[in-house]
Amino acid sequence: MHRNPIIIALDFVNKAETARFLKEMGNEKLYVKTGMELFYKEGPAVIEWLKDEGHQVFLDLKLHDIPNTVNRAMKALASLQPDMINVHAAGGRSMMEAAMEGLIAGTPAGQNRPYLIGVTQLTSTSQEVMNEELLIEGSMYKAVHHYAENVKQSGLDGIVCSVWESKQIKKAFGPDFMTITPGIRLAGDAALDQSRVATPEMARSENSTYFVAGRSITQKEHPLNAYKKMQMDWEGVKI
Ligand SMILES: O=C(O)c1cc(=O)[nH]c(=O)n1[C@@H]1O[C@H](COP(=O)(O)O)[C@@H](O)[C@H]1O
Repeated sequence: MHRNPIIIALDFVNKAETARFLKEMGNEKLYVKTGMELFYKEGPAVIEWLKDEGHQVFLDLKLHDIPNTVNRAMKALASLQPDMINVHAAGGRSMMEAAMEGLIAGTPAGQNRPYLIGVTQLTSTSQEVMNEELLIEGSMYKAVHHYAENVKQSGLDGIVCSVWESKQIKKAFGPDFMTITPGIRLAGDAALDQSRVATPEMARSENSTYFVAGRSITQKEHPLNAYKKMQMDWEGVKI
C-alpha cells in the first residue's frame, strides 16, 4: 500500500522558518498542517502559498464557540480552500452542524468541500487528567466514542483522536469515518507534552486514516530522513 498517511505539523514561528523547512524536504509534495502558531502570525496568505507550492493543507484552528460565530468563521475559512479543517467536538452538535453549514456555504462553486473533523480528547490529555481535572468520568475510549457519536450525528467526516482509540472507533463507526491521529513519535523520541503517543507502525496497525507528526520530523537535523523513516515504519519496513 503506497498512499501517503503522514500529515506534517508546520509548527513554525513564521513563513521564513516554514520555507526553510520545506526546502530541506526537497521537492516532496506533502500533506501539511497549519496550526494556530503559523496562521495567527502569517494570516490566510500562508494557506494560499502552501497550496500554490503544491501541498495539501489541513487548517488546524480547532474552532470552539457559539454556533453562529463558528458558522460565520467557517464560511470565511472555506474560501481559503484547505483540504481539511477542524472544530472541537466539545462545542456540541449544534455548533458542529453550524460549522458544516458554514463550510458548505463558503466553499467556492465547483470546488470540493474540505473534510471537516471533530477533535475528541486532545492527545496531550491523559485519562487521569480527563477524569480528575476535566471531570469527564469513565475510560478515555468511552469519552472519545461519545464525542465521535456526536461528530458523526452532526454529519462531519471524522475525528481527531489518539492511535489508541482509532481501531475501535473504525469498528464502531465504519471504515469511511476518518481517524486523524497526532502524538506520533519515532521509536526513541521523547513524548514531550503529549500523553497518548504511538509510532507510525502502530498508527497503521490501529487503522489511522492519517497520522500527524510534528517535532519528530521538524526538529530533526535531517527532517527528510525522519519523514522517510516514518513512511518506512508505517509500511512495516524494519529500520
Ligand atoms: O488537531 C490536531 O492536530 C491535534 C490534536 C490533538 O489532539 N493533539 C495534537 O497534538 N494536535 C496537533 O498535532 C501536532 C502534534 O505535534 P508534535 O507533538 O510535535 O508531533 C500539533 O500541531 C498539535 O497542535
